Amino acid sequence: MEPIRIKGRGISKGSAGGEVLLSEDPISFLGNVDPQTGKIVDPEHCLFGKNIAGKVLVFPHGKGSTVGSYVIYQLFKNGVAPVAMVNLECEPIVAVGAIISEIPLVDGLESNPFEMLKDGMNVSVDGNEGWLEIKD
Ligand SMILES: C/C(=C\C(=O)O)CCOP(=O)(O)O
Repeated sequence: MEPIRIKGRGISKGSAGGEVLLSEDPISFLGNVDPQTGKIVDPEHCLFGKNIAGKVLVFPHGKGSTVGSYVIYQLFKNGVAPVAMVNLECEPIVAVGAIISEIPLVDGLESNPFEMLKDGMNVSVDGNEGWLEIKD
């Protein structure tokens, strides 16, 4: 299959590829995620028990404490950060976390990623030019 490229807005530079993990729920990195392991630890969250480490994490937007930026950085320092992130609409807490952790992040894709993507799909994210590419 030819890769399908969807344009968006680059928020955090860099490029990376990997398996999609979709979260219909917003993410509060402080409280929802264990910074030591990358596991979602909030039983109320739709990804409870799953691990965001090494995934292309797709979620609507961040929420909660400004400390969330530093939790993203902790994830990065601990080697358990997502390889890339995609938001419907990014907000400053996740943007800062992604930028200081050098995690590529795009938002505002021309097609709704929740309609196009499924868990486990292989995609690439480019935060320099602002796009997501579906490989299969
Ligand atoms: C910097 C803060 C707490 C700390 O040092 O642990 C305050 C964070 O305030 P939020 O209203 O949660 O953003």
